[in-house]
Amino acid sequence: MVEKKRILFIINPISGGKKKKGVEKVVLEDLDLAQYDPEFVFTECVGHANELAAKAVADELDVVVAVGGDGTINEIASALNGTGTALGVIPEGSGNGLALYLGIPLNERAAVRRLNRFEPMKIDSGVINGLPFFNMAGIGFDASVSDRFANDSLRGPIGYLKAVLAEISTYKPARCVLDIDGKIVEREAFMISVANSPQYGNNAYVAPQASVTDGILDVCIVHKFPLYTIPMMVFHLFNKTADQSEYVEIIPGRQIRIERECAGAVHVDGEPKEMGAVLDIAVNPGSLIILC
Ligand SMILES: Nc1ncnc2c1ncn2[C@@H]1O[C@H](COP(=O)(O)OP(=O)(O)OP(=O)(O)O)[C@@H](O)[C@H]1O
Repeated sequence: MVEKKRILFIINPISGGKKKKGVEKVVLEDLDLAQYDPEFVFTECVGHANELAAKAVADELDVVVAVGGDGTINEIASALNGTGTALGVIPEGSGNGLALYLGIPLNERAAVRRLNRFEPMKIDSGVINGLPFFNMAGIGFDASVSDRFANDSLRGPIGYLKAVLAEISTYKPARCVLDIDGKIVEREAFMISVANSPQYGNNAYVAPQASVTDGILDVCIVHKFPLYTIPMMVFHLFNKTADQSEYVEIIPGRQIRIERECAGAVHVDGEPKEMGAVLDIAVNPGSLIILC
């Protein structure tokens, strides 16, 4: 008899502002129980998903499923990165950037059924000052938005919109020196996103040509732009044409250093962190196994 695969569902009860009480029932109804032996656990605080996933790796589980958004994926994938345990995703976040890009269904049942195919692939990850990221990391406007969003009780896309609108009128661009694989550029940037996947979430494509399987990160520098161009910037973002905007510059790289004027906010897969003035970023090709 073939041994069943051990699969752990780690459920973030607050992500995406949605209740998750019914997840276990849906999984038990739609998961192929001839193939998988499922276990379930709810996270209790920030960082708990990472601890649970590290234990699952030590116990040699086959799959750990993130039931949450990009922040939950980050905590779990950080523990799975470079191991033989695969990541699964049931997208239950506010932005769901990585899941949308990989074509993982937003519908809970469809996402569970997708796991039944068991089609593992390897994707790249990035690392910024020692912290892994799988979707995107960045500084400037988007890091300030992440910080505001994390401290607001309103989640989901409306929560993001509220944070963007609150930040946009007061945010000031900052000077940075970038070293991208030895090429030095100095810029006054509204924001700099280092993209593994092309989109933030909610189908907002900041780096339309980025790929999680090319062994490259796309450094997307958004220059200062006049406020009247916001509708056009938003159009580019959702039309996958940000690279055609005169205010956007995208430089691919593997080893990146960003020196800013002072320490401050950084977002790592949408989660706000404080880091020093110098940011060292690199890509780890094919480091994470994911089912999608
Ligand atoms: N039980 C919990 N209570 C409070 N926060 C939690 C709990 N479990 C996890 N978290 C934190 O919730 C935060 C948000 O999770 P996540 O990023 O998955 O959702 P989101 O922000 O709504 O979605 P997205 O990242 O796709 O926009 C993460 O920082 C995570 O550490």
